[in-house]
Order: sequence, then structure tokens, then C-alpha cells
Amino acid sequence: MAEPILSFDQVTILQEGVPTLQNVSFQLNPGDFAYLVGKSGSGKSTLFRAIFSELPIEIGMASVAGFNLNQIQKKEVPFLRRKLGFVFQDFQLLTDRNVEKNLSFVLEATGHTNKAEINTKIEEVLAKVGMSNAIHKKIHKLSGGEQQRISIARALLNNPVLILADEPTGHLDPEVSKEILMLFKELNQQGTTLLIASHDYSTIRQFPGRYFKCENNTIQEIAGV
Ligand SMILES: Nc1ncnc2c1ncn2[C@@H]1O[C@H](COP(=O)(O)OP(=O)(O)OP(=O)(O)O)[C@@H](O)[C@H]1O
Repeated sequence: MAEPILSFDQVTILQEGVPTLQNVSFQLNPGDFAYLVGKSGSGKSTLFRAIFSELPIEIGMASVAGFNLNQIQKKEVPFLRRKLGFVFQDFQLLTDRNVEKNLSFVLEATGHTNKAEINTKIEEVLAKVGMSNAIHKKIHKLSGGEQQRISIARALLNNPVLILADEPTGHLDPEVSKEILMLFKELNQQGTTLLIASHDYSTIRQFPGRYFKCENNTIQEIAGV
């Protein structure tokens, strides 16, 4: 069996000295398609912040993408984050720039300088999300669903070992939400591992995966939602 991409073993996460999540133990394996569900305030964002090392792990053992979160140095954190892809509810794109600029910006910020390579990479990720024709369009001219596709393309740029999506359909109507989940499934079938925080149960039920529930200050794997 391949090494897990994420492994939490009896982890407690403190925020301002108060345990927000306690005794969390779970693993994600390469190729998993996993959901994180739970009410607002149950700790989904807290878990994500721990995964990308914004919150320290002081109790229990945790590793993500080959980094030991108990011992990670501040200077290593950007390298951990480069192995992760992030997708947000509100897309977090540069709305007054075009698609190409939104994507080249990320590659340039992570040390890519070869223009031909940058272009190839951009074409590749846009093809994956079905948005090749939008390369020169300004973000604010795109629909919500199209903007979310661009944000997924951005998340794919550095070939992440894990995509973390935080309420990715929160601002989308049911039909478009379904299309976004369908895209996630396709990417998963091509080998991408995903952890999707969502309370959009009617959509996620149509695209089954593993389910982890945040409840009572901890996280448990459940059979379905
Ligand atoms: N900076 C902080 N300091 C102390 N407690 C915090 C902090 N941020 C969040 N919390 C608490 O941690 C708990 C979990 O919050 P979290 O934001 O992780 O929930 P969530 O499931 O992501 O909710 P939502 O879906 O509304 O974002 C809440 O009780 C919240 O009040």
C-alpha cells in the first residue's frame, strides 16, 4: 500500500489555548475522493488550517504530503503549500485581470520563469477544466461556475498531491454545483486526491466518496450523508 497523503493520529488542535478539535485520527490515501461535512462552526476550517500548517500540531502526530506537521519549520511551509491545491467558496481570483494573468501570476510567484513552459502549463490546466477558450477573458466577465473552474485550474498548476476545497459550491446554483462536482470526479479519476468541505448534501450525494464528519469537537468517518 502506498504511503498515505495525509495522516492524523490522535491530534488535538488548539486555538488560543482552547481545543477546537480533539483526538482526530484519520488517513487519506492517494486517489481518495473525500468529503468533510458538518455544521457551521464544527471545525472544518480549523482542520484545513491545520493541514496547510497555519495552525500548529502540538498534540498528536500529523503528516501531509511527506511533511511532518509536528516538526515543520517556518521556511518549509511554502513548500508544503505548493504540494496542495486550494479551492475556495468565493473563488479568490483577481477579478480585473484575465484568466491567463491569474494563472501565470501563481506560476511566477512559485519560481517559474520560462515563458514557454508557463504557457504550456496554463493551456494544460485550462484544458483539464474545459476552459481553454477563456484564456484571454477577464474574470469579471465569467459566470460563477466558470470562475470556479478557473480557480480549480489554478489549484492544479503545481500538480498538487491533494486538493483542499472549502465549500466550493457555496455560491453556485444546483445545476452548476453539480457540474463542479462532476469536474472534481473527473480529476479524481485522472489521479487527483481531493478533500472537499461541503454541506451541500443534495449535490455531494450524487458523487459518492468517503465522508468525514466534524461533530462534537472531533472527526469521524461515516458511511454516507
Ligand atoms: N481564531 C480562533 N480562536 C479561537 N477559536 C476559534 C478561532 N477560529 C475558530 N474558532 C472556533 O473553532 C470552532 C470551529 O470553527 P471553524 O471555523 O473551524 O468551523 P467550520 O466548520 O469551518 O465553520 P464554517 O463552515 O462556518 O466555516 C468554532 O467554535 C469557532 O468559534
